[in-house]
Amino acid sequence: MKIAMIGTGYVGLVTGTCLADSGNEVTCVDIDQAKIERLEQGVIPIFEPGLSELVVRNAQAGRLRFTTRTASAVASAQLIFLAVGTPSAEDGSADLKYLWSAVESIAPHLAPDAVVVVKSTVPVGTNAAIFAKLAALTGRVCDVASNPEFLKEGAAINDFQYPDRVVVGVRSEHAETLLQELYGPYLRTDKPFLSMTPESAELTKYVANALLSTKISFINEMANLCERLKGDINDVRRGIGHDRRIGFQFLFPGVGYGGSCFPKDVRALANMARKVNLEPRMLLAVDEVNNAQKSVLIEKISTYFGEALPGRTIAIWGLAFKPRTDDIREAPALVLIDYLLEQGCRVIVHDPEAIENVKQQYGSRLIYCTQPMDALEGADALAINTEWGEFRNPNFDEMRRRMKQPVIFDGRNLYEPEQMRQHQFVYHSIGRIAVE
Ligand SMILES: NC(=O)c1ccc[n+]([C@@H]2O[C@H](COP(=O)([O-])OP(=O)(O)OC[C@H]3O[C@@H](n4cnc5c(N)ncnc54)[C@H](O)[C@@H]3O)[C@@H](O)[C@H]2O)c1
Ligand SMILES: O=c1ccn([C@@H]2O[C@H](COP(=O)(O)OP(=O)(O)O[C@H]3O[C@H](CO)[C@@H](O)[C@H](O)[C@H]3O)[C@@H](O)[C@H]2O)c(=O)[nH]1
Repeated sequence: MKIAMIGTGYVGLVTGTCLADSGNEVTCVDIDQAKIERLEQGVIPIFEPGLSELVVRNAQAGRLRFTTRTASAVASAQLIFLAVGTPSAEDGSADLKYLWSAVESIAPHLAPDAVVVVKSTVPVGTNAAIFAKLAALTGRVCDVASNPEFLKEGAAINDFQYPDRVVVGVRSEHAETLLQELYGPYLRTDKPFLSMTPESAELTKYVANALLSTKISFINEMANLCERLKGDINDVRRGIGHDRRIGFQFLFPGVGYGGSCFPKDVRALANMARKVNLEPRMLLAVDEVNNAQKSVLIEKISTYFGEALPGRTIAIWGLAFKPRTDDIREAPALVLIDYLLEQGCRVIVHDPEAIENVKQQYGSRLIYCTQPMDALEGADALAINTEWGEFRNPNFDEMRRRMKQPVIFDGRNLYEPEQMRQHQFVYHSIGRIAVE
């Protein structure tokens, strides 16, 4: 099939590349000229495991192209995906300015039987509004379908190629047939293709993210409770997870959820509820618990150092909002960095992939290290924000040698308290008794 992907970010690039890899002819469009030029040279603008090889292979095979020219890409396409960003506006609602500008740019070039597929996460009613807008702009009926995306950064290719389900919101048989054909190669086992109204599809995306966020805020609150009642959240987590009604997924406590999806989607769903006079009590609590959890290491560090915090050297391992990505959107590490800088600390940071993005935001206010051990040189404490694999089994003797004081604040529970006692570290983690 001939496909135009409007928006070549995390979702557009992964989706476009994977669809090219299953034999389609895909043109990825973006308004960011520099991004397109780099992609044309085989330089991938984001870190996503496995993506680079897949882009190069499909580009070389001639199935994957990159352009800033919307007209030619859209005119020859049967399916036009909209994968532009839908960030949070001031009031928490989804800001649709990129989406509307994309809709306007494709309208004059749509082929008569083309289907516009909304991949971006959009509030309920947006598909219907796009349908109306395209009718007004073109003077005819244009097919519009919702097809929310459920991939996770850091595991995006696998998630796209082996989805748990594909959800589409359609009003025509033509759109349903095309999308079923497109996703056929990914649904060869027992995974369902779920067809519903656009409104239900739009809601499905928000409800999925809201429930996953709820699990995280719930376990974080329970972790804080464990800490005060002298329990261990890891034992409790295992104790509940073996109950198959509960399970283990998305119940890891930490420094709160970040990224470009959970925070904004919980807020956007709450905003949708308020617009129809429903007080979103659960959603507001989930967001509030998460905002507080992002300060959990701040509380521990400020309690430990007290008035002696200003002027201390604090090392940070992990800046990305999760491992296996360079994405720092709404990353909990940034909240900690802002606090430490405000307190007059010297902050040394390390992340395997996100340093460049952090540098763009903080410049010379931080010290950047490409090696985790180098970041510990002379540090009064280490704070861990992201559970990168390489942090799991470090050389504790070398860590102690490099640090001024052997103190760790672990926001991802990477180590066992007993192990840290043996290595003679002061060790504070989430929802477990501290080693002092
Ligand atoms: N990031 C994820 O893991 C993820 C997963 C599922 C769904 N989503 C949703 O997918 C959408 C895209 O998210 P993202 O993280 O890929 O965003 P992103 O910011 O990484 O990428 C968006 C891209 O769209 C481009 N763009 C903006 N306006 C354009 C226009 N008029 N024409 C062409 N290109 C344009 C931007 O330059 C940018 O490159 C959002 O609605 C998001 O909620 C994201
Ligand atoms: O047990 C857990 C699981 C995750 N997180 C945090 O939650 C955030 C989000 O993680 P994850 O869901 O793995 O990454 P995303 O790429 O944000 O993916 C989410 O958001 C996407 C965008 O909507 C959806 O497509 C995915 O299905 C959904 O998982 C990160 O900060 C994680 O550290 C925890 O704190 N504890």
